[in-house]
Amino acid sequence: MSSSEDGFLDPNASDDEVMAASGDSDFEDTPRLRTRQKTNPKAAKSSKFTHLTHNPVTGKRKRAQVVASPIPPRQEQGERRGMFDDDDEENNGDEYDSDDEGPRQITGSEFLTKLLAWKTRPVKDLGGLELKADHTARPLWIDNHGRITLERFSPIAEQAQDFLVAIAEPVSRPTFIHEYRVNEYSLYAAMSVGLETKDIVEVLSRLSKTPLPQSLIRDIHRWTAAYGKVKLVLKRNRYFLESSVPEMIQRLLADSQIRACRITQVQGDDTSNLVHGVESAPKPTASGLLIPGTTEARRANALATGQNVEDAPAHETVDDVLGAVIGLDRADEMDEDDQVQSFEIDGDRMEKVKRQCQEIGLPVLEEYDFRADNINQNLEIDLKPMTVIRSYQETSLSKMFGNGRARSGIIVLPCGAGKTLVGITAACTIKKSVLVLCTSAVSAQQWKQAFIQFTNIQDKQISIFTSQSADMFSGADSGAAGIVISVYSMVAFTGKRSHSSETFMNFLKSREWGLLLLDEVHVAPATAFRKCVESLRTHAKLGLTATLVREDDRISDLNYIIGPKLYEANWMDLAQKGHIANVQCAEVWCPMTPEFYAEYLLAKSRARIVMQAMNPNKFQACQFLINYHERRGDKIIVFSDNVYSLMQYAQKLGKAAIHGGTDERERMRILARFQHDPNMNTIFLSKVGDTSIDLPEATCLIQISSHYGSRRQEAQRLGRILRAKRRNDEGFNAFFYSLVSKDTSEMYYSTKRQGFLVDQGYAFKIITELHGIDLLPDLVFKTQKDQLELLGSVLNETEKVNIEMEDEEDAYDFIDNAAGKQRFGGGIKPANRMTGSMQNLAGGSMMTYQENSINMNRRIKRDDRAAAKSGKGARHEIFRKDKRPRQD
Ligand SMILES: Nc1ncnc2c1ncn2[C@@H]1O[C@H](COP(=O)(O)OP(=O)(O)OP(=O)(O)O)[C@@H](O)[C@H]1O
Repeated sequence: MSSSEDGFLDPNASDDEVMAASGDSDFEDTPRLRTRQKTNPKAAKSSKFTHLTHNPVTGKRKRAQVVASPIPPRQEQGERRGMFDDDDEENNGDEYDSDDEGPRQITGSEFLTKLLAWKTRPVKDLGGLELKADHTARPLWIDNHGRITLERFSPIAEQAQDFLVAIAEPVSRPTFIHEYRVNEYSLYAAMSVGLETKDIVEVLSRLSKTPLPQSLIRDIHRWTAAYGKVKLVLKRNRYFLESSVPEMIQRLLADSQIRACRITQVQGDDTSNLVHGVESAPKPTASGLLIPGTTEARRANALATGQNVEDAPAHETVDDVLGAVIGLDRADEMDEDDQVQSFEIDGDRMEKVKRQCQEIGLPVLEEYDFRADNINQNLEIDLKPMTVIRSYQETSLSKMFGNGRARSGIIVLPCGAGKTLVGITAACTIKKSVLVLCTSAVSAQQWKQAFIQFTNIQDKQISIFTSQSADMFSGADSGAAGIVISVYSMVAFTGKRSHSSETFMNFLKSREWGLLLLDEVHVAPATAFRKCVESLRTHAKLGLTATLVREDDRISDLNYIIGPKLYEANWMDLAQKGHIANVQCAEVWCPMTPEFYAEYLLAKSRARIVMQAMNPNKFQACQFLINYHERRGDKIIVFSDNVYSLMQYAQKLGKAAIHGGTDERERMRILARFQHDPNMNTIFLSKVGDTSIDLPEATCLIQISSHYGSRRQEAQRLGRILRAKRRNDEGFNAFFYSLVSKDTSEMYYSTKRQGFLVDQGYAFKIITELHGIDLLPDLVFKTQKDQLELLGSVLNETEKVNIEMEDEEDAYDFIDNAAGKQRFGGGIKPANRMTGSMQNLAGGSMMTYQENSINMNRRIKRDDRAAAKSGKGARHEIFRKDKRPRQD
């Protein structure tokens, strides 16, 4: 690794040198960064490759070469049981997670439940299963609970992976070993793309090193038996459950909860037919649908218009393995000429019905035969001739439209991989009215711009429905098709609306939507938003996300709210192909100064967050990294969830910052300068920048404060640099640093946050020392005096945080007191809390100092509020406690 003369990292160093670290070399030897490596422990490494004797998938024989499995089978080592016993997946620690709240104590009964679950957890058991003679040629280990381990170094790993993605949930995909899990939901998804039970069992058997456990075969049969037998169909704004198997209808009606949601026949209405109303199943149109933007579609178009047909080979949409064994068109044959029976259900209780169907083992299939829909008007929308979708975008869409109809479900692509274009292409394929729901008004605008950029749609055919805008698209009144883009909170809102908003909402509810696009679909199960889907009449639903994770247990609800996961791309594969940037990730450990640490130990949890972020050593590390990466020509985003720290850092280091309170014009100005001005290479962002900020110039990201253990936030932040413009430059890497105050709760949360990315194959290096940092000219907070002054102002800030907290606690005090009165027949005064003397603790002779009883603090704050309310004006600034003169 090269170094510059002034002793710190050479700004001309190559990416590999920067993270010399990253070399898989011994980090202790690197002169600049002292690191350790933190990767997925499940990753195994091999320098040898297994060569096939024959292809277990196709059965074709290949020339046999060396047969040497990098992981010696345990059987050969005399260990046949408990091969994977060392990891305990059942307890993934999520009880400490929360999306929006901090850590939570688990109760005694929860603990006992967890303990019981742990004790009775299924053990990966390959015991009793003989290894096949040619096991080294087969890439999978499969246990009796459907857990599958793929040897990624196998020559047929690619094909096996494509098959596994179709039938199982990826659990973890580091470089050499991938882990998947087959369960009922993953099999519903497999069935929905046309796979059949016997194909699944057969291919798994071929790929497995051991015979498939009988219990797993039974489970696969059980889970797949009823799939597709019950359909949910929208007809003239009303929902029907239908099936061509009479027993299924009987089973549905036998369930009291489903029966309660049934709408019985309305007089004179022949469409709300019940069980006895028998009608012909709509004949599925022959597949042969061309998805716009694909090579095939462009060839067909060229032929039709007499242009030169390009020589470019068609994208491989369906893997050979799948194509060979499943024949996707089989789904078309399903139900043909069958007689279906149906009954109507209450659309407002659709979620309940779908959940119940799932629970009784009859998951509903939602498919939209849009080409046969003559009721809803068509939308004239097509991709512009210049728009070409990428191979993985095409593959994901082929899972949705594989049988010529639109299946509802979820597509998971990494951040920056182009989910918007996938949604837009789906809209161009269905060509009916589209409703897009996203998470913010900024996102809504971006969706509109993307529609206009990629398609021939006119501005007037798109409406944005947010708190600021509720203009109808042209022709909406006369039933014309169009596009509406809105935000979840707008549609979910249940309070009193303005007149225009009420009218718009009624319009949304009154018509059928061909396609509902749900951006960031992982938010849909949130209590506030789940009614959104139910309140709208939609034929097909497509959820898009990069991070199909929630820190609560509701992610699986998406199976019935939206549909199964149709496709999930592999982040590392897309990075290798240059669709997203390669990222080097590092966690930088910053020891706290003794004074900060002493105060930290005494502080309350919220105050601790500020102290962790403001640790002077972290400040210096941030300055060092900014300096270093600016000299390399990188553009840097620094993230801080804590706005106080964000502003302190930005001011001290002389950089621009954007947070929730920054006004729109200022925001746009800063972002534009960051993009185009070579003198503005670093910006500070609060969590407003976590999503929906498209800055392809950014190549380096530094995180100084984050939201507890949110795996999603970590991935979304990483997503800001995955779209780096320079990603295809040779050897280019983007950089992601997470600065962590050592020996604080940040260490724990940091590890949790990385979980998702580690499962995607990212390796986090741990940097314990930034060499040369002391030589940085103008290093901030270098002297103890500066550090103590910083501590003083931080304590002032944390004092405010404490007061806010105590106001909250007042409410609890009140409850406690009331309960105390009841219990003890009299008021029990809660104990007074006193702020400690920080001067003594921190040797803070240079600091602002005050010592107030907490009651005094409360009183000051209440007085302020009362004065402000009464209009008499708050006390003069000079008397505000944090502005009081120093008492040296
Ligand atoms: N097929 C394509 N051709 C050209 N550009 C594309 C294509 N697909 C995506 N892009 C571009 O890639 C960038 C990222 O796309 P997009 O914003 O849709 O990503 P995303 O997956 O929604 O990311 P995030 O989850 O972070 O919001 C955009 O600038 C988009 O125009």
